[in-house]
Amino acid sequence: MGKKGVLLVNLGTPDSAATPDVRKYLNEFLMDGRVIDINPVSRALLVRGIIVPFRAPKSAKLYREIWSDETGSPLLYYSILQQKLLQEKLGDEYMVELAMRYQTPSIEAALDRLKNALVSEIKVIALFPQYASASTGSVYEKVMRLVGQWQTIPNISFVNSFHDNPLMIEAFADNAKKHQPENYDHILFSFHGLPQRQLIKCDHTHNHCLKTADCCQTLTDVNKFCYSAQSYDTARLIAGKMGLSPDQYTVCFQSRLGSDPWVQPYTSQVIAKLAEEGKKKLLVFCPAFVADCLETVYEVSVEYHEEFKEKGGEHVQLVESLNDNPKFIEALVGMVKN
Ligand SMILES: C=CC1=C(C)c2cc3[nH]c(cc4nc(cc5[nH]c(cc1n2)c(C)c5CCC(=O)O)C(CCC(=O)O)=C4C)c(C)c3C=C
Ligand SMILES: [Fe+2]
Ligand SMILES: [Fe+2]
Repeated sequence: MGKKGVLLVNLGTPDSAATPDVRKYLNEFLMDGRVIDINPVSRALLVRGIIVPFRAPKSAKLYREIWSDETGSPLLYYSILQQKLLQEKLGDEYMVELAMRYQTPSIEAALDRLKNALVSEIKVIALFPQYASASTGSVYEKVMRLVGQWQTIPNISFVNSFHDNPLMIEAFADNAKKHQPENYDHILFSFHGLPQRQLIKCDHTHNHCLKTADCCQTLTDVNKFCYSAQSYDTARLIAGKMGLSPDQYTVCFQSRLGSDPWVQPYTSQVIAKLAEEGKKKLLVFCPAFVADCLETVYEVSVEYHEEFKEKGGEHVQLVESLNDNPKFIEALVGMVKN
């Protein structure tokens, strides 16, 4: 029997923080029909004609703020570390590859390495705890498209989501401990945002998501794939692990793009309201990410921190992402072996 293959896939990051590389990355990312889910002609006009030309130089400036001379993009650096640690834990029986949905290392090259090693099966784990068509869905569509062209299609399986994985929940709660959460006025669980339209499209009953003010805050059998409901569930579980009561924390959604409505409440609005209420210190989890990236290191630690201070607050503290947390690596081991 050959080795068993594991493919970890995260979102992707530019090859460098130079504007042409950021432009290339944004073009590939935003031309994905699951990300900007409108008709292809309008998408091309919007993305190539408006969003990318304006956004690329601005985003490149932000990427330069988080880019390290030694290790480059945090997202890629921590993803490689996770791959190495998982390989060490799983041992020789497994071959663990890492890919990014956009840019490099590519899914195609990683799958080819697994194919050439004659692995007996492949387990694919998209590194997004909560399911969204724009993230997990896009990764699995790409993998299926590529493997679908092989002459011999191996046993292959996917992890749809792991929003409630007990070891992951513990890992997030552990990461908060060193910040002494009891010293903060309020805790935020700030998830990556999603257009409301995409939540509704994932509702196969056509009769649930966003029908009432709070229908996407509770996870049930009917909405078990709802990104918002899974996000609230993750937050509730971490809060439970930390012994927080519901009035001590708020779930919110960051990183909006464009003018369509996204899942609410928006993190900036929540931060402004908390400052108005006189809150001074906020501790912020970003449990949609398993590795630090632009959206945590810059958007939360710099942008939201500044916004909060402008409104009268004092400090926004990010709870660092799971990165090389051993409990998270154990969580991955469990997903591979189950
Ligand atoms: C948590 C999973 C993610 C979902 C769901 C998601 C949806 C989504 N994102 C955009 C637009 C952008 N996202 C950007 C960065 C970014 N997004 C994720 C994850 C999810 N995105 C990560 C991990 C990152 C960081 C990448 C890094 O290099 O560190 C960006 C690029 C940065 C910027 O210009 O602001 C954009 C653009 C949309 C439109 C969307 C759903 C429709
Ligand atoms: Fe994103
Ligand atoms: Fe929902």
